[in-house]
This record gives sequence, structure tokens and C-alpha cells, in this order.
Amino acid sequence: MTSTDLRTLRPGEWDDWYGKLELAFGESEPPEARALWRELTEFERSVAVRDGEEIVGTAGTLSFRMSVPGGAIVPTGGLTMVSVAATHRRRGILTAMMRRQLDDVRAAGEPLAVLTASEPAIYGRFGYGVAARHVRARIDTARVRLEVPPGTDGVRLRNADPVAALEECEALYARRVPSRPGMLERRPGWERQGVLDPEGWREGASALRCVLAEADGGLRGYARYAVKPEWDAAGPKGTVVVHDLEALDPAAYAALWRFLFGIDLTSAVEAKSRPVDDPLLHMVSDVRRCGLLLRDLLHLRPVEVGAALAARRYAAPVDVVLEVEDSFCPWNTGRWRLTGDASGASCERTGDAAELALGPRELGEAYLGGTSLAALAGAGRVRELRPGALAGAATAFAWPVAPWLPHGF
Ligand SMILES: CC(=O)SCCNC(=O)CCNC(=O)[C@H](O)C(C)(C)COP(=O)(O)OP(=O)(O)OC[C@H]1O[C@@H](n2cnc3c(N)ncnc32)[C@H](O)[C@@H]1OP(=O)(O)O
Repeated sequence: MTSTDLRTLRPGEWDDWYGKLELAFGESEPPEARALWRELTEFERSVAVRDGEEIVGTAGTLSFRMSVPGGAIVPTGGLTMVSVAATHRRRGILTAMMRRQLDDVRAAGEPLAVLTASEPAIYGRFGYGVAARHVRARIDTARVRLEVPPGTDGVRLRNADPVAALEECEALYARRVPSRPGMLERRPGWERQGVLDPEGWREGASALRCVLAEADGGLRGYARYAVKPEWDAAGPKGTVVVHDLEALDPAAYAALWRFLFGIDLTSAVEAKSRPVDDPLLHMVSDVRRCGLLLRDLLHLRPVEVGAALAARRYAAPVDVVLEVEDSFCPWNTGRWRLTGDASGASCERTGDAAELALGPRELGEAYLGGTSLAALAGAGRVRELRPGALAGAATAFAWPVAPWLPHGF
């Protein structure tokens, strides 16, 4: 990077700075979204790159705490609001911001960094791997039937105003976090993302609605959704657009989906993001008519390999020496002995012979249990140096619940 200047963002610069981000994305956000993002910006962890007076680069880090396999909640830096002016592309400005960001995450004592990417090809070079994927679904509810578990009929559904119900929904969300790797403990304010509903974002759908699932007098689940009406010569064919759905048990979960499938005058349910192992996929009568599309979701980078690998639990006992080559964060380079099981783990430097060779991108991809080390080895991205080491490590890194996160950032 030449003749530009990278500095910490000052509060007075925010409007100009955020305006540059909007320009890079080619869209202006509604005032309520802007106001929320201003509130969520952590100024001391955000940078502005200037060329003279003009801001030409933006990036921010958010102080998250993320659920990892085993249920620990680990401090994690979330990269966000990255842009470089079209006039200043491909001069290394992003690279300079990434250097600053990863050094900052390390200094903050966060062993992990995460992001959701505008384009998946950008961040691999900086050691980020795709740790969680998600599916989009467009389900033909005129044809697809749901098989619901016993107890579903005992769940009571109640309409609620999404904003009025936000606090109790958020308390339920918080209870869900440790059970699924990748979910973020939301800091106060973040929950409002879930009910932001500017007219310009609705694409012809209704205002956001909320339905609560209750049993034994307590909240067991919620769904936030909108209805997009449509008619043709044959009659109604509206779409139910599902924004969020969380439940504490299978009956509440099934009751919410059954309600959404059955809304009058609709023949499709669209969900923008569901986990790849969503139980819904095992309740439907015809998965071919669910219009599933697989996409990358959460990109993860181990910033401190030792602390990151010690923070999670392992599905089977593991004792393996990893040879890590990390050119962007060279403090991770070297051999690490990982020992662990379902009750705890340690990961320390060692001089012992290496058994598996891999980079931070592969560790990031396997970290939450969403990608098998064996699949990465099949792609030539992990090398087995001792026969048997790969199968053992791949089994240990796997996890029964697929990683997912219900929102971007
Ligand atoms: C977490 C988030 O916020 S995701 C949002 C990312 N932002 C956007 O998509 C907004 C639109 N795009 C942009 O603002 C810019 O093009 C950026 C930020 C993606 C890249 O900024 P630049 O300053 O041009 O990147 P920089 O010059 O440092 O390039 C670093 C490397 O990444 C590569 N690269 C940059 N952008 C892309 C891309 N979109 N796809 C693939 N490779 C890319 C460059 O070719 C370069 O490769 P090299 O090291 O082999 O030469």
C-alpha cells in the first residue's frame, strides 16, 4: 500500500466512512439500518484508510463470543464492513487492513476470527476457511407434507408483535447458543437486527410478523416471518418468507413449521438460511420439492492455533501432531500436539514428528466440525504424514450438530 494512511476510526468520521462502504456495495441502507449499525460499530476496533482527505478503505471488528463444539463460548473477532474504493482497488489496501485486523484480534486475546463474506473467494489467502455452510430452501407446500412428532398438537401458537416480543424471543435465542457451534452470543443491541423491517427490504412482502409457540405456560419457540401475496389465473399462490425460527424442543419446532406451511392463500415457504442438518429436512415428505441451495456462511480463521484448538471439545479421543504453515500469521507456524476428547483438550508446541500437515484455512474449515479433514485431504489440502493419523483426527474433529449462525454481520 502506498501513499495512503490507515488509522483508527473516529466517531465524527462515521457518516462519511459508512457512506464509502455503501458506495462499494452499490446500495444505500435505510435510516433505521444505518442507525443500528452506527450503534454497533466499535470505533476503537475499526479503521479508515485515507488517500489525502478521502476515505478509500473501511473495515471493522466486532467483539463476539462464539459457541464451539462442546458448548464453550469463545471470544472471537468478527470482521465486518470491509470495502475499498473502486478507484483504489488491487493496490493492497485490503491486505493492509487484514494485517491490522488480525494483529488487533490477537492483541485482544481472541483465538478466533470470523466473517461472512460478500464473495467467498476473497478471504482464503488470509487464512480464513469456510467453517459453516447453510441451505436456502423454497418449499412447495402444496405438495410437500410434514411428519410431526407426538406432542405437536399440545403446543399453543400465539400471534405477537415482533418488537413487543423481542425480549422473550432473545432470551430463548440465548438458551439455544451453546447447543450449536457457530452461534454468537448476542451483545445488547444485536437482537434488534432480527426485527429491522424497513419497507425497502420487503420485496413485496408484508410487514414482519411473529408467532410464539408455548407449552406448559412457557415460551418454547418463535418464528418471525412475512407473507408475500401473489395471484394468477388459477388463484392464490403466495409465499411465506421465514426470517428466523428457533425452538427448544421437537414439538414446538414442528408446530411452528406446520403453522407456516399452512398459512392460507400461500403455496410456498422460503427460508433464506437454515442449518445443513436442519431437522426440517427430516420431516418433509419430498426433499426434491424443497428447492435446496447450499452456500458458504461463516468463514473462520484460527488466530492463535494453540488456544483455538484447546478451546473446543472432540467427538473421540485424539492425540496428534499437526504441522502448521501459516505465512500471514507466522506465530502459528510450527508443530503442535493436540490431545483431547469430549471432556477437554490441550494444544501445545512440540518437537515431535509431524503426523498431519495443514494450514490455517484447513484448520478454520474443520474447526466447528462442519467439514471433514478427510474431505480436505481428498482435495490435497491436508497431508497425512503418519498412516492412520487422518482417520483418527477426522473422527475427533467431527461434531454431531452442524455449525450455523442465523444472521450475517
Ligand atoms: C467481511 C466483509 O465485510 S465482506 C465485504 C467485502 N467487500 C466487498 O465485497 C465490497 C466490494 N469490494 C471491495 O471493496 C474490494 O474489491 C475488496 C475489499 C474485496 C478488495 O480490496 P483490494 O484493496 O482491492 O484488495 P487487495 O489489493 O489488498 O487484494 C489482495 C488480494 O486479494 C485479491 N482479491 C481482491 N478482491 C478479490 C475478489 N473479489 N475476489 C477474488 N480475489 C480478490 C487480489 O487480487 C489480491 O490478490 P494477490 O495478493 O494474489 O495479488
